[in-house]
Amino acid sequence: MLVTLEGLDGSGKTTVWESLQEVHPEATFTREPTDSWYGDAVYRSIEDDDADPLAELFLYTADHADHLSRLVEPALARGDHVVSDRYSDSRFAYQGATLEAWAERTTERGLEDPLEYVVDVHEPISIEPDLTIYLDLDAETAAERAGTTNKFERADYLESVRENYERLIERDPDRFVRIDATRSPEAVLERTIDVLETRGVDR
Ligand SMILES: Nc1ncnc2c1ncn2[C@@H]1O[C@H](COP(=O)(O)OP(=O)(O)O)[C@@H](O)[C@H]1O
Ligand SMILES: Cc1cn([C@H]2C[C@H](O)[C@@H](COP(=O)(O)OP(=O)(O)O)O2)c(=O)[nH]c1=O
Repeated sequence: MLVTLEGLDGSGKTTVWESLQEVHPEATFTREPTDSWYGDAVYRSIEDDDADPLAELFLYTADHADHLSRLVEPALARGDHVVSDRYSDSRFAYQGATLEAWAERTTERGLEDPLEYVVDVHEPISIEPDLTIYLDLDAETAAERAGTTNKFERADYLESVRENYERLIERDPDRFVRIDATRSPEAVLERTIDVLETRGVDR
């Protein structure tokens, strides 16, 4: 089973992901961006305020393709549960938002719905998660917690990312489980463990 953790920067994904490793030592834990050289290229792009949004989408997608073949597919083939801190929905929500502004500047190129475009790029090549835990947090609190250290962590940008996550939840309500990320880290972890148990990932 493939489980993904999603939410804004600062929503507490990594905190939950780290604690879950003690609860589920048998599972395979992974994340995007990955620690491969593709992931390194992604982090270079994150630090570059002038990075081309389209180039950035395909850097993230290259990292995802490598992640799938190198780690996710083999782990699922072994019968492991895989828990990923961020996955394709991050691209749909974040690059969907970044490409909105790009599409407004370049109307002659005809990118009408960036989120749908990014979904379409993934559909024939990726593996859809069985379950996605969405840590729901308002953009202001997310930006405060994240410390606004890079271009993705500004509250106004995170607000549009949050709207995109809402669109994704609306189109796929059975896959997503929303958890209130304003609660304490212990409460968020307990709720996540309960949801995993309900979906067949037992302790
Ligand atoms: N439930 C929570 N309530 C308050 N602060 C939290 C909570 N979960 C995480 N934090 C804090 O918020 C910051 C970002 O958490 P982190 O797990 O790195 O988020 P993310 O991986 O989603 O960016 C860290 O300083 C962390 O200690
Ligand atoms: C995986 C992924 C991350 N991102 C962004 C979200 C983060 O701002 C940044 C780095 O991700 P990450 O290291 O997970 O940051 P955090 O732990 O603060 O959530 O990359 C995308 O824009 N698209 C993607 O596909």
